[in-house]
Amino acid sequence: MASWLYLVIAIAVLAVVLVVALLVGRSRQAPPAAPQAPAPDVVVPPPTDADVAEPAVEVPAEVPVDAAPTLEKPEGTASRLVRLRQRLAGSQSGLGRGLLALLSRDRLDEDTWESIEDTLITADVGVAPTQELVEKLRTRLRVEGSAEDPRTVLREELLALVDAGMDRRLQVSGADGKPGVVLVVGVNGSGKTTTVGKLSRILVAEDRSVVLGAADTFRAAAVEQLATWGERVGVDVVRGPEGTDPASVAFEAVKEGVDTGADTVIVDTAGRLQNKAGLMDELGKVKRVIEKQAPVTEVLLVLDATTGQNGLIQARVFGEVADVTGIVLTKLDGSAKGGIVVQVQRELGVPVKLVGLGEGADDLAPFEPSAFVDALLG
Ligand SMILES: Nc1nc2c(ncn2[C@@H]2O[C@H](COP(=O)(O)OP(=O)(O)OP(=O)(O)O)[C@@H](O)[C@H]2O)c(=O)[nH]1
Repeated sequence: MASWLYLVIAIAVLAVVLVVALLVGRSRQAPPAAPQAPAPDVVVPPPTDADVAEPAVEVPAEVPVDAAPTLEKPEGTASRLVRLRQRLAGSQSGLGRGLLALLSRDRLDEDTWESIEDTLITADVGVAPTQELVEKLRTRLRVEGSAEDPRTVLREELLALVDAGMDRRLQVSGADGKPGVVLVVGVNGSGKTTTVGKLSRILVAEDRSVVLGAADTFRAAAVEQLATWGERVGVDVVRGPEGTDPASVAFEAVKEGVDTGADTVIVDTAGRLQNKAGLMDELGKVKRVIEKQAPVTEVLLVLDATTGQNGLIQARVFGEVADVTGIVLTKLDGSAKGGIVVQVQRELGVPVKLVGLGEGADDLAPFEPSAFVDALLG
């Protein structure tokens, strides 16, 4: 009897275990799978009716036909000259007025002549040119009650000092169907890149086609700066990655100028004045490489007029390593020391061809000796 009882209990336990096991197994199974779409290649929500009517990726209803940026129109030469002559007079007239006040004294004694010398030297005219000028003024105005008008005499002598006879035309045209090539050199910070940009605007205003070469590859910002100048007036800027060999950028720029039949290629260079030999190597290489494509027609040295004697030392070094054919004096608006024009021309034996008179895009003007002297005299 007991054994029957044990058997019945055992069967009952087994049945309970089986039922429990069945229930647990079911609950562990995944819930019934929802019908799945095949995995999409790109994760985008499946289209709905609304999506069909209005696409998920927004497409502009109308693509503008002319998406090109609006180009600036650089200021023409005539209005630029009028505006900048006034600015020159504003910054430089102190020198002439000071000299005229001294020369108009009743008696031109030694003290007065000394003051005249001091005034000229303070304005960076340089010692030798100052002595020459004073000598000439003394001769012409020595006679008491001289019939000559001090203003007329001073104007003539200043004009002679600035050397009105020098050829100041920019050589921006090439020969045999090739572009003119302008190489722009000078120490960093002198206003080189700005001058390249401003010069391109002068040429664009004269309807010339221009290519710029951003060969100042040591300073990424200089390349960017030039690219912006180019974009503003629709001028192509040839550039390479930071640290590229400047000569290769210069080569490519001139090549593009030749291939596209441009009128002028302007090449910005790096102005590292680490030592004379290094600079000579760098600029020499740039020039040699360019001349495989087309001759360099102009080498412009950019000098900051506010740097005085320091600027002159730089000018001397660049004059020795590059065949400078013209000088650009920048920042004349920020200096009353316009006499530097005289000194730097003497130092290098080449004319000042352009002057920078402000930070505005069109604040660069051809240097005109008579306008300059008139500005000095106020
Ligand atoms: N007031 C005034 N500022 C100028 C003139 N020319 C250039 N500058 C300013 O001088 C600063 C230096 O000019 P950059 O053109 O960058 O000088 P840079 O020689 O190319 O120097 P890197 O690009 O470092 O080689 C800028 O702030 C210019 O706006 C000028 O004629 N007058």
